[in-house]
Amino acid sequence: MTPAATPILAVEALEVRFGTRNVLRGLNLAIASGEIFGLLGPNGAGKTTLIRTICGRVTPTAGDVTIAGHKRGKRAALNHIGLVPQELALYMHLSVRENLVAFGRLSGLRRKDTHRAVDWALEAARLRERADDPVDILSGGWKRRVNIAAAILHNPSLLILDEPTVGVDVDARNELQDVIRDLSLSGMAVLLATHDLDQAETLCATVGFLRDGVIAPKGTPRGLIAETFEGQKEIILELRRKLTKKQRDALVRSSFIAGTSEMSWSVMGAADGSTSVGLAERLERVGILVREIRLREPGLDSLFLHLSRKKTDRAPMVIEEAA
Ligand SMILES: Nc1ncnc2c1ncn2[C@@H]1O[C@H](COP(=O)(O)OP(=O)(O)OP(=O)(O)O)[C@@H](O)[C@H]1O
Repeated sequence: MTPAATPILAVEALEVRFGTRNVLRGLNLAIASGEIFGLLGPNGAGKTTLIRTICGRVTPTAGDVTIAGHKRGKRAALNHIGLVPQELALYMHLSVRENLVAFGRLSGLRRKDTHRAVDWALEAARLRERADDPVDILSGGWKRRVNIAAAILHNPSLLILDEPTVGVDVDARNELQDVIRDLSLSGMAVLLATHDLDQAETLCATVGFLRDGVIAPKGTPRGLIAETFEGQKEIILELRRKLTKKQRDALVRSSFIAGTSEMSWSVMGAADGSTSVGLAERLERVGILVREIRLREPGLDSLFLHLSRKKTDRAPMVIEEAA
Protein backbone atom coordinates (compact mmCIF):
# COMPACT_ATOMS: atom_id res chain seq x y z
CA MET A 1 0.00 0.00 0.00
CA THR A 2 1.36 3.43 -0.85
CA PRO A 3 1.54 5.76 2.16
CA ALA A 4 -0.93 8.16 0.53
CA ALA A 5 -3.60 5.53 -0.16
CA THR A 6 -6.65 5.66 2.09
CA PRO A 7 -7.25 2.12 3.28
CA ILE A 8 -10.56 0.42 2.52
CA LEU A 9 -10.14 -1.57 5.72
CA ALA A 10 -8.59 0.13 8.74
CA VAL A 11 -8.26 -1.80 12.00
CA GLU A 12 -6.69 0.06 14.89
CA ALA A 13 -5.63 -1.25 18.30
CA LEU A 14 -8.34 -3.91 18.18
CA GLU A 15 -8.91 -5.97 21.31
CA VAL A 16 -11.33 -8.87 21.63
CA ARG A 17 -11.76 -10.83 24.82
CA PHE A 18 -13.86 -13.95 25.40
CA GLY A 19 -14.27 -14.33 29.17
CA THR A 20 -10.73 -14.20 30.52
CA ARG A 21 -9.16 -15.01 27.15
CA ASN A 22 -7.66 -12.11 25.18
CA VAL A 23 -7.82 -13.34 21.60
CA LEU A 24 -6.94 -10.05 19.87
CA ARG A 25 -4.58 -7.72 21.74
CA GLY A 26 -4.13 -4.38 20.04
CA LEU A 27 -4.23 -5.59 16.44
CA ASN A 28 -3.58 -3.13 13.59
CA LEU A 29 -4.26 -3.76 9.91
CA ALA A 30 -4.82 -1.61 6.82
CA ILE A 31 -5.77 -2.89 3.37
CA ALA A 32 -5.90 -0.59 0.35
CA SER A 33 -8.13 -0.75 -2.69
CA GLY A 34 -6.81 -3.41 -5.08
CA GLU A 35 -4.57 -5.01 -2.46
CA ILE A 36 -4.74 -8.71 -1.55
CA PHE A 37 -3.69 -9.21 2.06
CA GLY A 38 -2.98 -12.77 3.23
CA LEU A 39 -3.91 -13.41 6.86
CA LEU A 40 -1.85 -16.34 8.11
CA GLY A 41 -1.61 -17.95 11.49
CA PRO A 42 -1.86 -21.22 13.36
CA ASN A 43 -5.23 -22.79 14.20
CA GLY A 44 -6.97 -20.91 16.95
CA ALA A 45 -4.88 -17.75 16.51
CA GLY A 46 -8.00 -15.64 16.02
CA LYS A 47 -8.38 -15.26 12.24
CA THR A 48 -12.11 -16.04 12.26
CA THR A 49 -12.57 -13.82 15.30
CA LEU A 50 -10.95 -10.93 13.43
CA ILE A 51 -13.20 -11.53 10.40
CA ARG A 52 -16.30 -11.76 12.57
CA THR A 53 -15.34 -8.52 14.32
CA ILE A 54 -14.81 -6.69 11.01
CA CYS A 55 -18.26 -7.93 9.91
CA GLY A 56 -19.87 -6.62 13.08
CA ARG A 57 -20.67 -10.05 14.55
CA VAL A 58 -18.29 -9.84 17.49
CA THR A 59 -18.10 -6.73 19.68
CA PRO A 60 -14.53 -5.69 20.46
CA THR A 61 -13.39 -4.77 23.94
CA ALA A 62 -11.39 -1.84 22.52
CA GLY A 63 -10.17 -0.37 19.24
CA ASP A 64 -11.65 0.84 15.97
CA VAL A 65 -12.58 -0.78 12.68
CA THR A 66 -13.68 1.20 9.64
CA ILE A 67 -14.67 -0.11 6.22
CA ALA A 68 -14.53 2.43 3.39
CA GLY A 69 -14.66 5.10 6.08
CA HIS A 70 -17.72 3.68 7.88
CA LYS A 71 -17.64 2.36 11.43
CA ARG A 72 -17.95 -1.40 11.78
CA GLY A 73 -21.43 -2.77 12.44
CA LYS A 74 -23.21 0.13 10.73
CA ARG A 75 -25.37 -0.66 7.69
CA ALA A 76 -23.14 1.52 5.47
CA ALA A 77 -20.08 -0.49 6.53
CA LEU A 78 -21.81 -3.83 5.91
CA ASN A 79 -22.79 -2.67 2.42
CA HIS A 80 -19.11 -2.43 1.57
CA ILE A 81 -18.25 -5.98 2.72
CA GLY A 82 -18.55 -9.21 0.74
CA LEU A 83 -17.95 -12.21 2.98
CA VAL A 84 -17.14 -15.64 1.57
CA PRO A 85 -17.40 -18.02 4.52
CA GLN A 86 -15.55 -21.32 4.69
CA GLU A 87 -18.75 -23.33 4.66
CA LEU A 88 -20.83 -23.38 1.49
CA ALA A 89 -24.11 -21.60 2.11
CA LEU A 90 -26.05 -22.42 -1.06
CA TYR A 91 -29.43 -23.81 -2.07
CA MET A 92 -28.25 -27.11 -3.52
CA HIS A 93 -31.37 -27.89 -5.58
CA LEU A 94 -31.48 -24.48 -7.28
CA SER A 95 -29.38 -23.53 -10.31
CA VAL A 96 -26.36 -21.26 -9.98
CA ARG A 97 -28.34 -18.34 -11.42
CA GLU A 98 -31.36 -19.01 -9.19
CA ASN A 99 -29.09 -19.06 -6.16
CA LEU A 100 -27.59 -15.72 -7.09
CA VAL A 101 -30.99 -14.16 -7.74
CA ALA A 102 -32.16 -15.41 -4.35
CA PHE A 103 -29.07 -14.01 -2.59
CA GLY A 104 -29.40 -10.73 -4.46
CA ARG A 105 -33.01 -10.32 -3.33
CA LEU A 106 -32.11 -11.34 0.24
CA SER A 107 -29.33 -8.76 0.37
CA GLY A 108 -31.81 -6.06 -0.54
CA LEU A 109 -31.05 -5.54 -4.23
CA ARG A 110 -34.06 -4.28 -6.19
CA ARG A 111 -35.53 -6.69 -8.74
CA LYS A 112 -34.38 -4.64 -11.73
CA ASP A 113 -30.82 -4.36 -10.35
CA THR A 114 -30.60 -8.02 -9.37
CA HIS A 115 -30.38 -9.44 -12.89
CA ARG A 116 -27.63 -7.03 -13.88
CA ALA A 117 -25.73 -7.84 -10.68
CA VAL A 118 -26.16 -11.59 -11.25
CA ASP A 119 -24.84 -11.33 -14.82
CA TRP A 120 -21.85 -9.36 -13.61
CA ALA A 121 -21.11 -11.80 -10.74
CA LEU A 122 -21.44 -14.82 -13.08
CA GLU A 123 -18.85 -13.22 -15.35
CA ALA A 124 -16.51 -12.15 -12.55
CA ALA A 125 -16.55 -15.60 -10.92
CA ARG A 126 -16.21 -17.30 -14.35
CA LEU A 127 -19.45 -19.18 -13.88
CA ARG A 128 -21.32 -18.28 -17.04
CA GLU A 129 -21.07 -21.75 -18.62
CA ARG A 130 -22.57 -23.38 -15.51
CA ALA A 131 -25.22 -20.73 -14.80
CA ASP A 132 -28.18 -23.05 -15.42
CA ASP A 133 -26.81 -26.15 -13.69
CA PRO A 134 -28.18 -27.10 -10.30
CA VAL A 135 -25.57 -26.42 -7.64
CA ASP A 136 -25.65 -29.97 -6.27
CA ILE A 137 -24.14 -31.42 -9.46
CA LEU A 138 -21.16 -29.04 -9.37
CA SER A 139 -17.73 -30.06 -8.07
CA GLY A 140 -16.30 -28.44 -4.95
CA GLY A 141 -14.29 -25.85 -6.88
CA TRP A 142 -17.34 -24.65 -8.87
CA LYS A 143 -19.44 -24.49 -5.71
CA ARG A 144 -16.81 -22.28 -4.12
CA ARG A 145 -16.99 -19.96 -7.10
CA VAL A 146 -20.76 -19.72 -6.60
CA ASN A 147 -20.03 -18.81 -2.97
CA ILE A 148 -17.77 -16.00 -4.19
CA ALA A 149 -20.32 -14.81 -6.76
CA ALA A 150 -22.97 -14.63 -4.03
CA ALA A 151 -20.66 -12.48 -1.92
CA ILE A 152 -19.87 -9.93 -4.65
CA LEU A 153 -23.39 -9.30 -6.00
CA HIS A 154 -23.45 -5.85 -4.38
CA ASN A 155 -19.95 -5.05 -5.71
CA PRO A 156 -18.33 -4.64 -2.27
CA SER A 157 -15.20 -2.56 -1.66
CA LEU A 158 -13.79 -5.24 0.66
CA LEU A 159 -13.93 -8.95 -0.12
CA ILE A 160 -13.19 -11.27 2.80
CA LEU A 161 -12.45 -14.91 2.07
CA ASP A 162 -12.03 -17.52 4.80
CA GLU A 163 -10.04 -20.47 3.41
CA PRO A 164 -11.56 -20.27 -0.10
CA THR A 165 -9.71 -23.24 -1.58
CA VAL A 166 -9.83 -25.85 1.17
CA GLY A 167 -10.46 -29.31 -0.26
CA VAL A 168 -10.42 -28.39 -3.97
CA ASP A 169 -8.12 -29.85 -6.62
CA VAL A 170 -5.18 -27.98 -8.14
CA ASP A 171 -7.00 -26.80 -11.30
CA ALA A 172 -9.97 -25.53 -9.31
CA ARG A 173 -7.61 -23.82 -6.88
CA ASN A 174 -5.85 -22.03 -9.74
CA GLU A 175 -9.17 -20.93 -11.23
CA LEU A 176 -10.28 -19.60 -7.85
CA GLN A 177 -7.02 -17.73 -7.48
CA ASP A 178 -7.49 -16.15 -10.91
CA VAL A 179 -10.99 -15.04 -9.93
CA ILE A 180 -9.68 -13.47 -6.71
CA ARG A 181 -6.81 -11.77 -8.58
CA ASP A 182 -9.20 -10.31 -11.18
CA LEU A 183 -11.48 -8.96 -8.47
CA SER A 184 -8.54 -7.23 -6.81
CA LEU A 185 -7.47 -5.80 -10.17
CA SER A 186 -10.94 -4.31 -10.51
CA GLY A 187 -10.19 -2.39 -7.28
CA MET A 188 -11.57 -4.57 -4.50
CA ALA A 189 -9.51 -4.80 -1.34
CA VAL A 190 -9.17 -8.48 -0.43
CA LEU A 191 -8.62 -10.05 2.98
CA LEU A 192 -7.71 -13.69 2.45
CA ALA A 193 -7.42 -15.96 5.50
CA THR A 194 -5.59 -19.06 4.43
CA HIS A 195 -3.48 -21.96 5.60
CA ASP A 196 -2.25 -22.40 2.04
CA LEU A 197 1.14 -20.69 2.18
CA ASP A 198 1.93 -21.38 -1.44
CA GLN A 199 -1.28 -19.62 -2.40
CA ALA A 200 -0.49 -16.68 -0.14
CA GLU A 201 2.95 -16.37 -1.70
CA THR A 202 1.63 -16.29 -5.26
CA LEU A 203 -1.50 -14.24 -4.70
CA CYS A 204 -0.88 -11.73 -1.92
CA ALA A 205 0.90 -8.40 -2.18
CA THR A 206 1.25 -8.41 1.59
CA VAL A 207 0.89 -11.08 4.24
CA GLY A 208 0.77 -10.98 8.01
CA PHE A 209 1.07 -13.60 10.73
CA LEU A 210 -1.58 -13.47 13.42
CA ARG A 211 0.12 -14.61 16.62
CA ASP A 212 -0.42 -13.69 20.25
CA GLY A 213 -3.29 -11.41 19.30
CA VAL A 214 -1.45 -9.12 16.87
CA ILE A 215 -0.37 -9.30 13.24
CA ALA A 216 3.41 -9.45 13.23
CA PRO A 217 5.46 -9.72 11.17
CA LYS A 218 3.70 -8.13 8.21
CA GLY A 219 5.12 -7.32 4.76
CA THR A 220 5.60 -8.60 1.25
CA PRO A 221 6.21 -12.37 1.09
CA ARG A 222 9.62 -11.86 -0.57
CA GLY A 223 10.61 -9.09 1.84
CA LEU A 224 9.71 -11.10 4.95
CA ILE A 225 11.54 -14.18 3.69
CA ALA A 226 14.66 -12.18 2.82
CA GLU A 227 14.62 -10.33 6.16
CA THR A 228 14.21 -13.50 8.21
CA PHE A 229 16.60 -15.82 6.43
CA GLU A 230 19.16 -13.34 5.08
CA GLY A 231 19.95 -15.38 1.99
CA GLN A 232 20.20 -18.74 3.78
CA LYS A 233 19.08 -21.87 1.96
CA GLU A 234 16.69 -24.45 3.32
CA ILE A 235 18.15 -27.95 3.63
CA ILE A 236 15.58 -30.73 3.43
CA LEU A 237 16.32 -34.25 4.60
CA GLU A 238 14.27 -37.25 3.52
CA LEU A 239 14.97 -40.13 5.91
CA ARG A 240 15.25 -43.83 5.13
CA ARG A 241 13.81 -45.06 8.38
CA LYS A 242 12.04 -43.84 11.45
CA LEU A 243 14.10 -42.11 14.12
CA THR A 244 14.62 -43.30 17.66
CA LYS A 245 13.62 -40.82 20.34
CA LYS A 246 17.28 -40.00 20.95
CA GLN A 247 17.93 -39.30 17.27
CA ARG A 248 14.77 -37.20 17.05
CA ASP A 249 15.79 -35.15 20.09
CA ALA A 250 19.21 -34.64 18.54
CA LEU A 251 17.72 -33.24 15.34
CA VAL A 252 15.37 -30.96 17.27
CA ARG A 253 18.25 -29.70 19.43
CA SER A 254 20.18 -28.98 16.24
CA SER A 255 17.40 -26.73 14.90
CA PHE A 256 15.86 -29.24 12.50
CA ILE A 257 12.10 -29.00 12.11
CA ALA A 258 9.96 -32.04 11.35
CA GLY A 259 7.65 -32.07 8.34
CA THR A 260 4.21 -33.60 8.64
CA SER A 261 5.40 -37.21 8.36
CA GLU A 262 8.53 -36.99 10.56
CA MET A 263 10.34 -38.71 7.67
CA SER A 264 11.14 -35.28 6.29
CA TRP A 265 13.09 -32.63 8.22
CA SER A 266 14.39 -29.20 7.37
CA VAL A 267 16.93 -26.72 8.64
CA MET A 268 18.33 -23.41 7.43
CA GLY A 269 21.93 -23.43 6.23
CA ALA A 270 24.59 -21.22 4.68
CA ALA A 271 23.77 -19.46 1.40
CA ASP A 272 26.67 -21.19 -0.40
CA GLY A 273 25.29 -24.63 0.43
CA SER A 274 28.34 -25.51 2.56
CA THR A 275 26.19 -26.59 5.52
CA SER A 276 24.97 -29.64 3.65
CA VAL A 277 28.47 -30.81 2.68
CA GLY A 278 29.26 -33.98 4.60
CA LEU A 279 25.92 -33.78 6.39
CA ALA A 280 24.76 -37.26 5.32
CA GLU A 281 27.97 -38.80 6.73
CA ARG A 282 27.65 -36.89 9.98
CA LEU A 283 24.04 -38.03 10.34
CA GLU A 284 24.95 -41.60 9.47
CA ARG A 285 27.54 -41.63 12.23
CA VAL A 286 24.73 -41.16 14.73
CA GLY A 287 22.58 -43.77 12.98
CA ILE A 288 20.32 -41.42 11.01
CA LEU A 289 20.02 -42.78 7.46
CA VAL A 290 19.21 -40.25 4.77
CA ARG A 291 17.51 -41.04 1.44
CA GLU A 292 17.90 -37.56 -0.03
CA ILE A 293 19.21 -34.11 0.84
CA ARG A 294 17.78 -31.16 -1.10
CA LEU A 295 18.55 -27.47 -1.03
CA ARG A 296 15.92 -24.89 -1.84
CA GLU A 297 15.12 -21.21 -1.47
CA PRO A 298 13.02 -20.72 1.65
CA GLY A 299 9.36 -19.88 1.09
CA LEU A 300 6.50 -18.67 3.25
CA ASP A 301 6.12 -22.24 4.50
CA SER A 302 9.68 -22.07 5.90
CA LEU A 303 8.87 -18.72 7.50
CA PHE A 304 5.68 -20.09 9.02
CA LEU A 305 7.57 -23.00 10.59
CA HIS A 306 10.29 -20.66 11.80
CA LEU A 307 7.76 -18.35 13.45
CA SER A 308 5.82 -21.23 14.97
CA ARG A 309 8.85 -22.41 16.91
CA LYS A 310 9.56 -21.26 20.40
CA LYS A 311 12.65 -19.03 20.59
CA THR A 312 14.30 -21.51 22.95
CA ASP A 313 13.99 -24.24 20.30
CA ARG A 314 16.39 -22.42 18.03
CA ALA A 315 20.01 -23.45 18.19
CA PRO A 316 22.88 -23.60 15.75
CA MET A 317 23.13 -26.75 13.67
CA VAL A 318 25.63 -28.87 15.58
CA ILE A 319 24.40 -32.35 14.84
CA GLU A 320 27.59 -34.18 15.87
CA GLU A 321 27.81 -32.72 19.35
CA ALA A 322 24.05 -32.87 19.83
CA ALA A 323 23.79 -36.54 18.89
N1 LIG B 1 -17.61 -17.01 20.70
C1 LIG B 1 -16.53 -17.45 21.32
N2 LIG B 1 -16.54 -17.63 22.66
C2 LIG B 1 -15.44 -18.06 23.31
N3 LIG B 1 -14.26 -18.34 22.73
C3 LIG B 1 -14.19 -18.19 21.39
C4 LIG B 1 -15.31 -17.74 20.62
N4 LIG B 1 -14.94 -17.68 19.33
C5 LIG B 1 -13.64 -18.07 19.28
N5 LIG B 1 -13.20 -18.38 20.52
C6 LIG B 1 -11.84 -18.80 20.87
O1 LIG B 1 -10.95 -17.83 20.35
C7 LIG B 1 -9.78 -18.42 19.83
C8 LIG B 1 -9.57 -18.00 18.39
O2 LIG B 1 -10.53 -18.70 17.56
P1 LIG B 1 -10.67 -18.45 16.00
O3 LIG B 1 -11.76 -19.35 15.52
O4 LIG B 1 -10.83 -17.00 15.75
O5 LIG B 1 -9.26 -18.94 15.47
P2 LIG B 1 -8.79 -19.18 13.96
O6 LIG B 1 -7.45 -18.52 13.83
O7 LIG B 1 -9.86 -18.76 13.03
O8 LIG B 1 -8.62 -20.75 13.92
P3 LIG B 1 -8.77 -21.75 12.65
O9 LIG B 1 -7.62 -21.46 11.77
O10 LIG B 1 -8.68 -23.07 13.32
O11 LIG B 1 -10.12 -21.48 12.03
C9 LIG B 1 -9.94 -19.92 20.01
O12 LIG B 1 -9.28 -20.29 21.20
C10 LIG B 1 -11.45 -20.10 20.18
O13 LIG B 1 -11.73 -21.21 20.98
